[in-house]
Amino acid sequence: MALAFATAVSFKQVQPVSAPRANPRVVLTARRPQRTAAARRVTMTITSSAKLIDGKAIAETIRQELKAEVDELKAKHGGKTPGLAVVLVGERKDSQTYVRNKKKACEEVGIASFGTDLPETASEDEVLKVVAAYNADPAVHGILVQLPLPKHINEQKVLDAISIEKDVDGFHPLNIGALAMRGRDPLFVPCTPKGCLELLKRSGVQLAGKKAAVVGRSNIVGMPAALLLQREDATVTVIHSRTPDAQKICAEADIIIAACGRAEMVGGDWVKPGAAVIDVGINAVDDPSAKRGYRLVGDVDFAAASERASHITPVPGGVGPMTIAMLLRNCVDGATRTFAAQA
Ligand SMILES: Nc1nc2c(c(=O)[nH]1)N[C@@H](CN(C=O)c1ccc(C(=O)N[C@@H](CCC(=O)O)C(=O)O)cc1)CN2
Repeated sequence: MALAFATAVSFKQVQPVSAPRANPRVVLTARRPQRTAAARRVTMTITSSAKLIDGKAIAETIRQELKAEVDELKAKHGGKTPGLAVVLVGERKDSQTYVRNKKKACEEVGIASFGTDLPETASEDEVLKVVAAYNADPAVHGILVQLPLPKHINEQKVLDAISIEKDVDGFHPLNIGALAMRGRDPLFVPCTPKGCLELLKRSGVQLAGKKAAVVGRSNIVGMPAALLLQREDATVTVIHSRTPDAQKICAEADIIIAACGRAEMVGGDWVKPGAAVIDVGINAVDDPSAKRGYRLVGDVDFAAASERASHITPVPGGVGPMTIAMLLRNCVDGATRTFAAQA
């Protein structure tokens, strides 16, 4: 239960899913103000039963699995190597970091990486030409255009131009369309929602027959996450900015995927006791005490939600690292299909 007032510093134990249960991680929660004399007399320790889903550790395990798979693939196909091409347009620092991390991760698992960096002023035609060249390049099995693109470029037009056989982001309308259909399988599933489902499955969370709430309906996360949960036989409600009673709907869900892009919008009282909570948000909030002057928080109030959840992802170190691990997974899957067709 969430406590209105807790005196002194409280500790809660959050057990990492990927680490032995005997060694719980102790997390120090923030000191809350004492508002009344009565509150001061109440000394309680908040003990959480939530297991921490350690996305960083799970992503690391997946990279090791992929490295072994890539080695095997190369041995089987005469040294042929999976290849990923990443297109970056503009100078956004966060995008540059993500692209750098994607190339580093490729290197770690043995995927060849290719890249084209274009200036902020690049035209839509220039970007389309780069995509066309990678579509035609047999050494490339996956193409990713880092988003967001500068405003003058039609993002959907660029994503539509990627060959569906190389669409490792899974954003092409044909891949999304197949994801939405019963009896059809997309060639690729978008990486972040795929990572959310992988975290739930690897943490032993049951999906079939459960109620799920997805907060947010973006093309990149919310919408495909809802489709994926539905494919696993969960009953899914998508909550968006015009949804009445969002909190009530969420509080009835066994699984919550929060991807609304609003810092800590999903409060503790949005979480049904025992629910699994996956937090996709990455929001920077000012924090003069932090080295960078800010800290990252998710779309979920982690401290409050972890008092009620059965499983919860942290930010950072939850879904984020899985986005890149699933990109590598998709790239290896694409290359495997191509090599098999060529054999
Ligand atoms: N073409 C695409 N563009 C974008 C995607 C995508 O999947 N495809 N997703 C995001 C950005 N993204 C990958 O591209 C990404 C975001 C965050 C992380 C991550 O590991 N985050 C860390 C925190 C990082 C920090 O300290 O700032 C974490 O959550 O632990 C990886 C990849 C938008 N664009």
